[in-house]
Amino acid sequence: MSAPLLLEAQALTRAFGGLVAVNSVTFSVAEGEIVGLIGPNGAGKTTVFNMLAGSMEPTSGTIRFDGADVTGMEPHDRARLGIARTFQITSIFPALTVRENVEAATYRAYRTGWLGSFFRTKAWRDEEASAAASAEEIMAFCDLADRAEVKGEALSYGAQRRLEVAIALATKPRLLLLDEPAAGLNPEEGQRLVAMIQKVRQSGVTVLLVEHHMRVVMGVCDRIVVLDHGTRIAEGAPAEVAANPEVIRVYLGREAAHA
Ligand SMILES: Nc1ncnc2c1ncn2[C@@H]1O[C@H](COP(=O)(O)OP(=O)(O)OP(=O)(O)O)[C@@H](O)[C@H]1O
Repeated sequence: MSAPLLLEAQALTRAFGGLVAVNSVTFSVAEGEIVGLIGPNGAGKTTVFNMLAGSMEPTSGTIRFDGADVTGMEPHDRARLGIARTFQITSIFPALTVRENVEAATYRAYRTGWLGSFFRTKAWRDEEASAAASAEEIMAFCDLADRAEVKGEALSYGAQRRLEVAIALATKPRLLLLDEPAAGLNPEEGQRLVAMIQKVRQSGVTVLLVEHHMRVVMGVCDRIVVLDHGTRIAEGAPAEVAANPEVIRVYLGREAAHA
């Protein structure tokens, strides 16, 4: 039996004035899958991501998460349901340590809020203890334990990208949206990231990633959706997509030429 669908984008469309950036794109991600969203610059990948995460409203179309329509839902409500994302532009606080960055994200996932913290209620102290334990676990998971006391700004680029994933994992998502996680990484750091994404999936989290780094995409994805000019032009297993003449023409040929 195939896994149930966790995310379903149906006829997703977004126009900016006269420009249709995303044009009736339909795809789904099954629970436990790693799916890649690829395509040339300006294809509409980030716009799709923004609509899935809730920071941008679609012009039309629907988004379902775990069977529920979340199309008009605010990003924080989607986060509460279990959708987390990373950004192309870093979300790290540079002056805070790795531990502080992860703990801050973990606190946001816990509930009591400032009143509890003001009165130092038992519930708040319990939450503080579990947030600290959870941060510890996430740092170890993301291979950052030995850098826990290092400030964000002092991390290597590869470790910064892993910290971004750690921050997103702190909300305990069911679906992790990764926006170009391998951008700027060298091959060794890229491999480390691939291993981490596989580990994320093994822990039960479903992953959708936008990525230009073909070795990462082909190495980690179960399935790939290809966009061009806002339209879905192909979908399939990595080998299938890599051999698709249309995909080679609009994207992979160009990437290979630049490799
Ligand atoms: N806020 C906006 N206002 C107007 N046009 C926009 C806006 N955001 C994106 N676009 C346009 O929509 C199209 C799709 O952009 P998008 O950033 O989604 O592409 P992309 O596939 O993520 O590209 P890249 O690989 O370069 O990140 C582009 O033509 C872009 O210029």
